[in-house]
Amino acid sequence: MASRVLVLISGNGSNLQALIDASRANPSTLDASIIHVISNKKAAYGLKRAANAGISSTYHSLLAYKKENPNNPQEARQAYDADLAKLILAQTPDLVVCAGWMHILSPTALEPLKEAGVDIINLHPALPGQFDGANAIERAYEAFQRGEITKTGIMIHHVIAAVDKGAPIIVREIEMIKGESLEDLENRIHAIEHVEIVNGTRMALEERGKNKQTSA
Ligand SMILES: Nc1nc2c(c(=O)[nH]1)N[C@@H](CN(C=O)c1ccc(C(=O)N[C@@H](CCC(=O)O)C(=O)O)cc1)CN2
Ligand SMILES: NCC(=O)N[C@@H]1O[C@H](COP(=O)([O-])[O-])[C@@H](O)[C@H]1O
Repeated sequence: MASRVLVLISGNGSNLQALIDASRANPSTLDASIIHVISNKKAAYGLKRAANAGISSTYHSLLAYKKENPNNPQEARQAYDADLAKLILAQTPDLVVCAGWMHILSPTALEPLKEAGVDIINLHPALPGQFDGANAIERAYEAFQRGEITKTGIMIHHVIAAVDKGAPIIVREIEMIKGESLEDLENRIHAIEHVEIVNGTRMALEERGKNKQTSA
């Protein structure tokens, strides 16, 4: 039976689309079913991509939690993350893929998934330890303009509490080109991401299968 993959998004969803297309290609290039999509942004175009593909989705709003806890943003995030874990586990996924998911997951979200044996991976548009966090492509571009770097890259990595510090699954280096616009660099990076998000998801599912065999 195909593995069950749940995808977390916050925006355009082009990497979600790559996963959907790979899982539905004939013959499929990803032996998985994209079972559900969760976005933390209501306007995320990825929600429309899910709807167009007939995939169920949830908009999980941090704003609602902040309104309920106006004087304690930390408590709001904890409650949000606790409910996020419940939303994810209710879909009984084998794997969670962060594909442009722009919310730092606290242990309140990560621990229930770990206890349930659900792996979580993330796509990040930088090399390990190079530009952790948000806006990595822009930061790499600016560093290149300052002569500080000559290459950037992308990675697919396991998600742990420390942001972008989880063990890499795939790392692809991308040479930077003098005179290239930020937009052209972004387009080159996204084209590589759309291939590697599928490969990284496949590898994470294979890893999970091996781990389940050895622990059986
Ligand atoms: N615990 C972890 N959570 C997440 C990881 C991770 O490795 N460990 N990866 C990120 C994805 N990501 C980079 O790859 C990333 C996304 C967002 C941020 C960030 O600063 N988010 C802010 C809000 C920013 C916004 O809303 O625009 C925040 O959460 O306060 C850093 C890194 C996914 N989560
Ligand atoms: N720190 C995480 C991060 O920056 N993720 C990046 O968000 C974009 C999502 O694009 P998409 O919504 O079109 O898939 C991708 O470039 C991904 O690497």
